[in-house]
This record gives sequence, C-alpha cells and structure tokens, in this order.
Amino acid sequence: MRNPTSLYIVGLTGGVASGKSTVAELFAELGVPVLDADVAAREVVEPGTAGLARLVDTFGATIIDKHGRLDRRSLRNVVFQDQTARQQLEAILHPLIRQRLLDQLDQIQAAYVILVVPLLVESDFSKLVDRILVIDVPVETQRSRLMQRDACDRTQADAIIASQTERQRRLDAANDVLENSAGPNELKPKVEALHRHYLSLAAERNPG
Ligand SMILES: CC(C)(COP(=O)(O)OP(=O)(O)OC[C@H]1O[C@@H](n2cnc3c(N)ncnc32)[C@H](O)[C@@H]1O)[C@@H](O)C(=O)NCCC(=O)NCCS
Ligand SMILES: Nc1ncnc2c1ncn2[C@@H]1O[C@H](COP(=O)(O)OP(=O)(O)OP(=O)(O)O)[C@@H](O)[C@H]1O
Repeated sequence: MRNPTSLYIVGLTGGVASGKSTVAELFAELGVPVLDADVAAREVVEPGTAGLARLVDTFGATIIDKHGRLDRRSLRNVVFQDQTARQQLEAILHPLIRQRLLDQLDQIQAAYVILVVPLLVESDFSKLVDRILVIDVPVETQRSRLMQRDACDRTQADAIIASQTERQRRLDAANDVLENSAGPNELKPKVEALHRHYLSLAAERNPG
C-alpha cells in the first residue's frame, strides 16, 4: 500500500552522518513540517513503554542505565557488531516507529511533509512516501563527520556505515539527490529550490 494519507510525503534519507538532520532543519525553517524516524525511535522506548520492556526481554537489563532509561550507547555497541542483534532490534522497533509516524502524519495539515528515515531504502518505510530525496556525500566524508560528531573511532564508524545499504543503491532509489559535501552554506539555496519543486508536485497531486 502506498502512502495511506492524502498528504504529499517526501522521504528524506541518506547514510549515517550524511546531513539528514541538517537539511531537515532547513526545510523546517521554511515552515515545512518535519517528522523524523530517529526521534520516533527514541519516543517508543521511553521508560514505561512496551517497546522498552520488549528490548529488556530480548537484550537483558544491562541495556538500561541507572535512571531506568535505555542506554543507547551500550545498545549501539551491540547492534552494530552483530547483525542478528540488529535484526532483532529492528523487528521490535520498526512496527512501533511506523505506527508512531502514521499517528503523527494524521495530525498534519500542510502542502507536504518531510519524513526523515535513515533506513528508507533498506526497509518497508519506502512504501509510506511519494518521493525519495537522498542526501549524498562520499563515504570518506560520512566517516570523518561521524567520527567527529560522535567522538567514535574509525572501526566503530565503519561498522555503522557497513550496516547500511551501499551509496549507489541509495542513489538508484532517489527521485532527487542533494549533494552535501560542500560547506553548509551551499545547502540553503538547494533546499529552497527543492521546496518550490515539492510545493508544485503537491499542488498537482491535491489541486485546490
Ligand atoms: C541503535 C540505537 C539504540 C543507537 O542509538 P543512538 O542514539 O546512538 O543513535 P541514533 O538513534 O541517533 O541513530 C543515529 C544513526 O544511526 C543509524 N542507524 C540507526 N539504527 C540503525 C539500524 N538499525 N541500521 C543501520 N543504521 C542505523 C542511522 O543513520 C541513524 O540516523 C538506535 O539507533 C536504534 O534504536 N536503532 C534501531 C531503530 C532504527 O532502525 N532506527 C532507524 C530509523 S528507521
Ligand atoms: N555541509 C556540511 N559541511 C560540514 N559539516 C556538515 C555539513 N552538513 C552536515 N554537517 C555536519 O556533519 C555531521 C552529520 O550531520 P547530521 O547530524 O545532520 O547528519 P545525519 O544524517 O542526520 O546523521 P545520523 O545518520 O546520525 O542521524 C554533523 O556534525 C553536522 O553538523
């Protein structure tokens, strides 16, 4: 089933640390509603949620910190070194994330919405969207931005990159590509041009 709402949905994706949040923030500054699967992924494992209880059942109480919250760094260290663990995590969280995003989409009234989904190409989330915008950088740029932002080493950065689809496969799935290897100042005009394009596509889809 494609996009079950009447809202025009642009799926924004890209590899880890490609600049998805940075670009999404520029769309938000233009007044476009932005929903983010990484944010939903945090909400569905808040203390007291069924999501967190299921993670504890599967991975043990060591993934909980002393405040009763999910210790994200500890879980991150597990799942990016162990494909089976990552698949278990995704099997628990993806349906919860999907439902949360659908509930949030239901509340939105706008010409179009940006839906940020890191694993859009890898997962069924692509069925929710009308169009795919890929934020693209070379792998070396991804690695160095990730190491700098998250203070992780090259091995940890490469493990996350390797867990995601290849750059070319993501580009093959794209309707639009935003190249983000230049400085952040180059992004604004590119986002403004995409915004005009999406407004006209949304108007074509929902005239009046
Ligand atoms: C492993 C977790 C706990 C690490 O949390 P942490 O706060 O360190 O990272 P955060 O959630 O901000 O994610 C950062 C980036 O990691 C990458 N990433 C996250 N999950 C995955 C995954 N399952 N496979 C590949 N890459 C992933 C994405 O590029 C994401 O943008 C967390 O990422 C998580 O719960 N992942 C499973 C849910 C999921 O698949 N999320 C992706 C959205 S569909
Ligand atoms: N054009 C740019 N020039 C320099 N640094 C940038 C640029 N775009 C983003 N960055 C930096 O690169 C890092 C990754 O960007 P960002 O957090 O937006 O990526 P992301 O794709 O949302 O990451 P994740 O996959 O972890 O959610 C951040 O530190 C950000 O400030």
